[in-house]
Amino acid sequence: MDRLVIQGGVPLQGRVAVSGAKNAALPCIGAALLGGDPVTLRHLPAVSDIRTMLRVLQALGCTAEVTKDEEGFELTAVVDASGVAAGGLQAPYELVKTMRASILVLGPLLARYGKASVSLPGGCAIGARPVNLHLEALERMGAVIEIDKGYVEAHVPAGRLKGIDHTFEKVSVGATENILMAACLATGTTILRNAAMEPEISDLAEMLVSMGAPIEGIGTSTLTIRGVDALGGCDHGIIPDRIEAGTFLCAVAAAGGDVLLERVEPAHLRSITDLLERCGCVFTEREGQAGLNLRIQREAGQKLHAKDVTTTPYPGFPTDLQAQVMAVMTQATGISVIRETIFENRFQHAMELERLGANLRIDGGTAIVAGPSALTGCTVMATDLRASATLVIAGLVAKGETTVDRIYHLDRGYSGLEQKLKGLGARIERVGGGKV
Ligand SMILES: CC(=O)N[C@H]1[C@@H](OP(=O)(O)OP(=O)(O)OC[C@H]2O[C@@H](n3ccc(=O)[nH]c3=O)[C@H](O)[C@@H]2O)O[C@H](CO)[C@@H](O)[C@@H]1O
Ligand SMILES: C=C(OP(=O)(O)O)C(=O)O
Repeated sequence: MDRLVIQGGVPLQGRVAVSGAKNAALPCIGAALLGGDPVTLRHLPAVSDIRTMLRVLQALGCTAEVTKDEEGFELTAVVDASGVAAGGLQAPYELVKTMRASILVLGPLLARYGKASVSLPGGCAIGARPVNLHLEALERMGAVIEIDKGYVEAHVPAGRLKGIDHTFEKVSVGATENILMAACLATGTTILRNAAMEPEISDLAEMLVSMGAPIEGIGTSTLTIRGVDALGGCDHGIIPDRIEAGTFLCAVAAAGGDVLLERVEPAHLRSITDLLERCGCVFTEREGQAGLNLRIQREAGQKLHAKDVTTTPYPGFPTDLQAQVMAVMTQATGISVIRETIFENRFQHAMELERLGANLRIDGGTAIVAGPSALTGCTVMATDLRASATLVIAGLVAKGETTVDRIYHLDRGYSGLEQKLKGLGARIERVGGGKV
């Protein structure tokens, strides 16, 4: 099993290109199932979740031609769904169990083929993660759904889903994406209220528009989709990964340095840049060759101020950056209260941070961090994707050697993190039996 070995205490300097967003790429790959013609997706991050999602589509009968970019951090995939009906319409447990986003094929399959069999993803380290909101909305659209032997077995007796006026009882990224995709090929108009507003949903919606779906309200909490009989193909570039970018920002905030992030969307990063600015970091936005660039500066040794953080749906502070920000707060002066409101079990990195020397206490959904703490390297265990990133950040800060074990979690969602950090001067090596 691979692990990362880090010699801490080196500030980060230089420039680093941000890859395409995993969490936008996953639903966009699912949306390729809706296309009557092949779909070209660019800026897919070269991470294991993307390969798994492409395998799910292949298991369903799609072809996917994948090429790597020069540096190997991003992929382009041409996905052709024309062979799907013959493929059995089943997303098997062996693939789904490794990645919850596989549930995102359910809406497209039901909308296009009127039938689907998708393994239930099950619980995971950060929480129970039910899919009731996805299923309830699909049932209202006319699907008959039962759970049998761990699979969601669904069919549409009328042959085609029907448009609905639907209010999600809770804001859900995945449910919004699944129903948005399903609505594109439903009869009539669908109105989705209390929809999630994450930039990844807008990216998916833009892709669907370019395939021929009339969608209004993109970027707002009310999406109106006029169902059409068929969609075509498209050529779509995935937005930059705001969580990868935010992770680099936290790494610089914690370890100190001066780094230019290339190809970012600063508007998507507002909640994290506002927070880090209040902590004492300095930001500058610039036009770059491949899009906007963002510079972050924090002199090593410069005092950071502790601030409170509460995770909420976009445009609030993302749960996917909560762990990384906790590593920053271990270096800030004062008390930081971090409230996690999205997932019930997303503090597993806290115990590992304590092993490195952080001073913190967990009370239900609240973490209280007292800083600054002098961290000292040791062996720590990654428990989930963002927890892994946090331990890497803490390792960059800690005195001596830190080994982060079980980094297959990290490989789900970060493309070349150690190469990118090395490019910024970090002393970090991957050791073990090769990438997952
Ligand atoms: C692949 C992807 O994009 N993953 C992201 C997506 O996950 P995901 O789409 O799974 O997260 P949701 O937005 O659906 O979950 C939000 C909350 O709603 C609950 N819920 C969700 C669905 C449902 O049917 N019933 C229900 O109760 C969840 O348990 C959670 O408490 O959004 C999360 C919240 O921003 C991020 O942390 C994940 O990185
Ligand atoms: C929790 C995450 O992903 P997933 O929803 O795929 O588990 C994440 O990207 O931080």
